[in-house]
Formats: sequence, structure tokens, C-alpha cells
Amino acid sequence: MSFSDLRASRKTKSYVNGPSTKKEAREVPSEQQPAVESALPSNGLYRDLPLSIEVRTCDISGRGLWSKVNLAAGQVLFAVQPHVAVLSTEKMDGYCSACFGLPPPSGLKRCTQCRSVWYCDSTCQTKDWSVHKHECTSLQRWSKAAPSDDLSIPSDAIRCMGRILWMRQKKRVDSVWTRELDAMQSHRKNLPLSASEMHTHLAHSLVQYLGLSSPDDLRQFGINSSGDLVDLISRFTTNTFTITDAALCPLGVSVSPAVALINHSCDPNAVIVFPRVSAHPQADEPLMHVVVLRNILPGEEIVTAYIDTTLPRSLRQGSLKETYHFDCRCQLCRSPPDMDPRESMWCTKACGGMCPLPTEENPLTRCNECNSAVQSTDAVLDAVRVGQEALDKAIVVQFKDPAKARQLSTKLIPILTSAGLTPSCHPLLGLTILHKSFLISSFSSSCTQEYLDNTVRVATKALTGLVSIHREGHPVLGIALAELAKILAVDEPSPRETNEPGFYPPSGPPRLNLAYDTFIRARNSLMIGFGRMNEGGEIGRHVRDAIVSLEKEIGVWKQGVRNVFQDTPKSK
Ligand SMILES: C[S@@+](CC[C@H](N)C(=O)[O-])C[C@H]1O[C@@H](n2cnc3c(N)ncnc32)[C@H](O)[C@@H]1O
Repeated sequence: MSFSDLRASRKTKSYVNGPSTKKEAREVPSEQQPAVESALPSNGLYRDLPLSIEVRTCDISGRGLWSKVNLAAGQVLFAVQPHVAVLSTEKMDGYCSACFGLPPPSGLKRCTQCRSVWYCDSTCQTKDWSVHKHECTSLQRWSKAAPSDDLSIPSDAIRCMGRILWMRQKKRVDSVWTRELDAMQSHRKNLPLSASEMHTHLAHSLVQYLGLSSPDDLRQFGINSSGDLVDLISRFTTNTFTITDAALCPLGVSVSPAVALINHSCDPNAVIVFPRVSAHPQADEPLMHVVVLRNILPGEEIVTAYIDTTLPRSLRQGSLKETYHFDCRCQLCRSPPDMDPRESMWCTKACGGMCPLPTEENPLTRCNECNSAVQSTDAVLDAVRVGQEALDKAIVVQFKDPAKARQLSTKLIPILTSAGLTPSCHPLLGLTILHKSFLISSFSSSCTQEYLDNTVRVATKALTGLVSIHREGHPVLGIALAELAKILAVDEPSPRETNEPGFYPPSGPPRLNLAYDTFIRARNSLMIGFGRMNEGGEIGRHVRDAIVSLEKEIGVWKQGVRNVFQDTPKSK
């Protein structure tokens, strides 16, 4: 046994038998030590879970996943195919509805019956047929009855629940598949009144989509009462995951009972990603990977973030309460740092320090360096309010009216910046990220040097904000770094002759070197966030190729300089 093995086994043992030293006891964050905790028998369920973790239950968060061993950052804990998954409506004609991949070179093939669903080829279509044959009829019926074209396809939630019911019918109620779904948490007994309207609407639309004359007809799917129907809807809303592409762009929704066992923390130690690696056959996609973000000790709970953790505490708490019906008591929510990067502004005296963002309740805040009070509090509060409204609106219209969304971010970013908000502060960070995506999507081969440089500056500002919030190795950081590196590596239309000190971004060879360094940082981050054994996923592999070609380009440039020096006659 090697020394490291010996040390690892000693650590595991000491924890199993109860922590022997104070240091070891402190290593598991207190937020993750539940009041009551016991391992649950598996009853033949969750066969996808590895032996290194177990299902336990605690009185605060219900069932959860706990590690039995040391887990390392970048380790893929497990990978599973969701029980059900659907593309969101706006992605249906751009991706395959079976494997969720981009169109092959020959293009996607449309289902000739419903004309709403597209596939890579006959293999993907055949794989999906056992469920799509029911869905196809329902989609046609729905489309015929739709009052307008933009309502001709039901929502993602309705299509996903439809698939759950057809699959239940096919698999039967006593199958492991159905029992795993039925074991998912339902909030039927503690649903707030505000949720009842949404539930009623979903129930009504579902019955209509399935072509049933009344909820009683749901018995054929094993839904025997209105309570069962509310359970179905509540389980769906509480346990759904967004499916993303390899660059984290949302594609649709999915349900996986094994992954849904994982509880939430605003400072997660694991993430769920869809790296799309060639090691897995297309038939297995979409494949959800649960990846360890930071080292996890035996006895520590595995937690992911259900929501966007760049949001300030009050918005995170509101969103968790509304969708998941709990009050988050993670470390970050219980004792937020004095200077939360999500709610901070530069010192108004420009001393280089920062102040907590003033709020209506706490208008007086002071710089952490020079202790000066924030002046013009009302102006800051107004800017934040208007910024929040603009961000909400831009998110809603970003796909339908991108020009409007871009107008909003273009207008609001300078206002929030001059109000003194730091790049990580909400809503400036959200607007910057949106603005970056608009600039990148409008890229063309004829874009000017100023457009390119501006995009680099916006991408750098977004990255600066994200770095202050996310832990190293978070997939969001990996993707932001890869995007920035890619823009830096684009050929400059008119590079500047000289690099004035302090001007950003640099031009010519220093820019290429910066692109190279940024690609290296991106690769390191992606290897953690998308899993080492996945080589950082599809984007990690693109980054590796970009590094190789940049090394060649930089090498050619260095050789060129060497040649020039060798050709220059030496002065005597
Ligand atoms: C996806 S499920 C997680 C598994 C769930 N605990 C179970 O028993 O099946 C989400 C639900 O778990 C509970 N939950 C998750 N994280 C929690 C947390 N940090 N604190 C309290 N409850 C939590 C909430 O009831 C939430 O609606």
C-alpha cells in the first residue's frame, strides 16, 4: 500500500468511525450536516448510482446523495440518460428530437405527419418512435385547434408530461422506471395557493393535449385521482432539469429521478452538464453527467445549484421558494459575506475599495478601505431598479426581438457602470453577459476592428464578474474563458502598429499570446467543469485543437522575428 493510499484510507476510516480530530470535523461544512440523517434502502431503484455514494434522508431537505469516499474535482460521479426529455419549442427545428444533436451535414429530417419534430436520420427517428407515435397524433390535434401560429405547439412542460404518461403506460406502473418517477418529491401537501392557478392550467392543457374528454380518462396512465394529477405536475416542476448543449446554451427540459435526488446549495460542490463526448454513442445522448466541482470528503452531501447563483441572496431565495418550496439555509444564504460580489459597488471616493450596494432598507453603506459613505444613494437605487427592469425585459424578448433586447443592454450597461456597480454586481453582470451574446451572434467576416475590440472588452468584463462569483473550474467560467480566447484569436481587420501602455485589448502578437494564455485557462477550467474523463467535453476538445493551432501560429511568428534578426547585419 502506497503512502497516499494509506493516508486516504486513514481519512475515510476516521470519518466512518467519527471524526477523530477537530480539523477533520471542520472540513465538512456545517450546512451539510443535517439534523437527522440515515441511509435509505434502495429497493432496487437507482441502479445508475455508483457505489461511492448513497441515498440518505434528513429532516430538512428530505432525500439526498451523500459521498462515502473522497471525490476529486473534475471526477464524473455518474452519467445517466434522462427518463424523459424534450426540446424547447424554439429549438425544435434546429436540433434532433431524439439525440438533441445539431443537424448532420445532410440536414435534419422532419416527421412527415406532425411536421413539428425533426431527426438526424432514420436511426434517431426509429429510436424515438415508440413515444413519438402517440405524441405525433397529439401534436397534430393541438396544432389544428390552435388559435394562432405561435401557439401551434404546446409548451415544453405539456410535451414533457405527455411523454411521461405515454412512457408510464408502456413501462407499466410496477416497473423500476415508473417507481423511480413516483418516488420523486411532490409538494402537493404544501403547495401555496399562488401555485394552484398554474397547476390547474397545466392539468387542463395536458388533458386537452392527450385528447381526453375528462381527467377520469387519465386512469389508463395510472393517474387515478385529482391528487395523483397534482402529484404528477408537482413532481414535474420540482424535479425538472434544463438540458443544455456542450456550451451551456439551454435546449430543453428533462427528468432524471437519480439526478433529482441531489439537493440544492447556492455554493455547490457538483454540477450537471451535457458534455457530448464522442466516447458515448449518439444513441445514448442526451447524457447527463454529474461532475464534482471541488474535492468532496466522505460523509459530505453532494449538492448542485438549482438556480443562477450570480443572483443576489433575496432573488435566489425568492426563486427557490417559488419553484422548489423551501427556504435555502446554505452557508451563503445564512451568513452572506460582508462584501458579496453580487451586491457591491466601487468606492465613490475612487480609493480602489468597495462598498456593499445600498438598499432601501440599508441606504447607508461604507467603503471597506477608506470608510467613506456612499453618496447619491438614491441615484444608485434608481439605476439598479431600472437595470433590473431592463434585464427582465431583455431576457423575455431576447429570442423574439433580439434588437430590442440589445438596445436595452446597450443603454443600461453605461448607466449601471457610471453608478459605480462592480462587474460582478447584479443586474450589471446579467446585462453584460446578454450583451456579449448579442455582440458575438452579430459577428461577421466584415466586422470592424472597433467592433472586435469592443466585443473583447465586453467578454472580459463578463468574465471578470463571473470569476468573482464562481469557484475555479465551474463550467460557466470554462465556457466564458473559451469564448474570450476565441474572440482574441480572431484575425484583426486592422491591427494597431504599436501597443500603447494600458490600452486593452492589445494588438498583434501580444494579443495572440493573450489568446493562448486564455485558451490554457479555459482548458484547465473545462477539464474540471465538464469532467476530466470527458476531456472537458466537446468545447474542451475544440479548445485543445485551438491551442495546438495557436502554438503553430505563434511559433511561425517567432521564427519570422528570428529570421529578421539573423538577416540584419550585425553592427561592428
Ligand atoms: C430535486 S428534489 C431533491 C430531492 C428531494 N430532497 C427528495 O427527497 O426527493 C428538490 C426538493 O428537495 C428539497 N430540497 C432540495 N434542496 C434543499 C435544501 N437545500 N434545503 C431544503 N430543502 C431542499 C425541496 O423540497 C425541493 O423541492
